[in-house]
Amino acid sequence: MIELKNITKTFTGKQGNIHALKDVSLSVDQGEIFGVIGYSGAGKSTLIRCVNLLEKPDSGSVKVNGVDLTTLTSGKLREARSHIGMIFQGFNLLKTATVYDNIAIPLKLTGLDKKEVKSRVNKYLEIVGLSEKQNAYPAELSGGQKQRVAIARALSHEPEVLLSDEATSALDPDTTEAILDLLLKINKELGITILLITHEMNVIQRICDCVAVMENGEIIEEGRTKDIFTSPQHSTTKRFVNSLFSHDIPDDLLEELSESGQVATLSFFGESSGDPALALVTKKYDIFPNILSGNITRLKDEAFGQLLVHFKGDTAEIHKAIQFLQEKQVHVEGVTLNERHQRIS
Ligand SMILES: Nc1ncnc2c1ncn2[C@@H]1O[C@H](COP(=O)(O)OP(=O)(O)OP(=O)(O)O)[C@@H](O)[C@H]1O
Repeated sequence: MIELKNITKTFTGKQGNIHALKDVSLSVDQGEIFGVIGYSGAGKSTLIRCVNLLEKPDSGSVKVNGVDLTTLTSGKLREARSHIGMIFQGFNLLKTATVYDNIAIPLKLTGLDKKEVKSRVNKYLEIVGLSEKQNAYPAELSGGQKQRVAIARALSHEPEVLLSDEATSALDPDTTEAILDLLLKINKELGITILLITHEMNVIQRICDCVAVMENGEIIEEGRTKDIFTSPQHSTTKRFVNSLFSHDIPDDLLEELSESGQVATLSFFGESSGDPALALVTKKYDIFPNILSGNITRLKDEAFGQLLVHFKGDTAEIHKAIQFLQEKQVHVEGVTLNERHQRIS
């Protein structure tokens, strides 16, 4: 649905050239929610703004639904953009217009008749749960309500793609949850493909099917969210994952436990796959697993659990037990002093 190929973008400032995007390629399938995460200055905003050509890349192609936007005349580009909605951290509402008019005015500008405008405003205000606020002004709304208006405005153009530029970054945690639920509903019920940028890993965890991690204008890692969470490779990706699930164990304790066995992080999906596998291990092998810490959460709509376990026993037995767990679809990462998250294979 969205295909960026070899995108580069350089800004020239007082300090010299800033290479905001260096040969970035990205592919988002129809119906997916795809998240791009990175720290400040990584190039996320520049990237998402390239998708609807708010920012024109220096080179590379930007295909949305098979059409390369970089080759279009301004008239055709305007038409193509109408299929791409966008929401922003700062909502971008007209302060002097009511909620109704914030949605209606851009619709009227596209040439829709009054009746159709009214029907769309009502439809999308209902979808975002804000019908009763249609006569309010933005100043009378909470941040979450303002973002709902912005979402209704974007949806009213009936786009195939919704771009979200840090849409929840200015919101408190509860409001963030509610807006993320709304994005999930829009994706599921209206079939809209969503590309979002964020610096918050919980946004990726809650709603994204796929994730790309950006640093210094490049994508340093990407994949299915569950694979990135279970086996992050790059140190920056590990920092993002650890910002949600940290099983920190002091170095001296890790050293002490490593003398009598192996410390490992076990990751598993599904409500109960981890526990029975671990129970079976104690029956089958001559080892003693001791759970040091654990948590369970959801990755989108799937349960995701992690346990930090000390396997006490003979090295060969531990190795066999770990192989057994891996056969049971439990992902195992060894935790050692040298490389605290080295994969055991
Ligand atoms: N219009 C511009 N002129 C000059 N430099 C720019 C411009 N826009 C972005 N940059 C620079 O490009 C780099 C990437 O910026 P970008 O805003 O894309 O990053 P980001 O990951 O979205 O960061 P943040 O989360 O802080 O918004 C930064 O070094 C930024 O200063």
